[in-house]
Amino acid sequence: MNSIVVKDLHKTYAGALVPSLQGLSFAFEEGRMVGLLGPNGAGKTTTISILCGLVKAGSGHVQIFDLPQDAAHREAIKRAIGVVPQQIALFPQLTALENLRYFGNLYGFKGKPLLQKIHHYLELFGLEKAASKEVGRFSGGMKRRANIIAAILHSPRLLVLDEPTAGVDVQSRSMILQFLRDYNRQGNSVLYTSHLLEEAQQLCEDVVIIDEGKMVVQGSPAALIQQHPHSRNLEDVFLHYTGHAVRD
Ligand SMILES: Nc1ncnc2c1ncn2[C@@H]1O[C@H](COP(=O)(O)OP(=O)(O)OP(=O)(O)O)[C@@H](O)[C@H]1O
Repeated sequence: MNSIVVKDLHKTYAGALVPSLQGLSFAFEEGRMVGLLGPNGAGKTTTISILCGLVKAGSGHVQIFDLPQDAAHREAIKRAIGVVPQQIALFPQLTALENLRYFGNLYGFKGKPLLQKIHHYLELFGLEKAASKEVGRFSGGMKRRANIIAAILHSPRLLVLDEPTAGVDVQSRSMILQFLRDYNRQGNSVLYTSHLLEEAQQLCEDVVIIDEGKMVVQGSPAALIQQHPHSRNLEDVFLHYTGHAVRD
């Protein structure tokens, strides 16, 4: 079975006094919908960035499906992953269509097939009418939805999203979650971070809770709740493992 593996990752950013990751390990099988959860500063974004090749680990390794981590497979790994960063990664002065054409071109798609794909997703995400509008004039929810389209035009087998539903309106959130469910049902793997534990409990087959750069616990929300008789939900489980102290 193909897996996504994060093994003994260590990372200390240049100039930082404390490590961001301290031997973080977890793994999940292809086709799973997984939530990467943790308090502020736990290392979620750092982990995702290393997994996607955007940040270099100090030590440890990641494995994406059966693809060897070498220069010969760099392109294949890049094509296997779609990344939706926390910050909107679109050009505000370009229209949605221009932005998406640009991102499609980066993956070698062009012409009519690319346009068809873009229009399919614009419609799916309720953005068809805004195709010719500058992204800088989009609402927050519209930007989030367009940001996701930019990451899926090349049909990645693994979709990684950093807080895709943070601060979005209810309708956008519902649309994004429905898309993630459908994309996962098509056999794709989804790894997403969130601070919204109720959402993660409903969406994810598996959650990985990390804290201070280490894995704390992994399992299905239902199993984790059952293991802790005093926990009514995933939030209780989360607080059990990460404590009640506020993180800044
Ligand atoms: N570029 C950087 N340079 C120095 N330190 C960094 C950098 N990026 C992150 N850190 C530090 O690494 C630790 C982990 O940060 P990271 O963003 O990975 O956590 P997170 O779990 O995603 O947090 P949040 O939930 O707040 O987004 C934090 O202490 C953060 O301050």
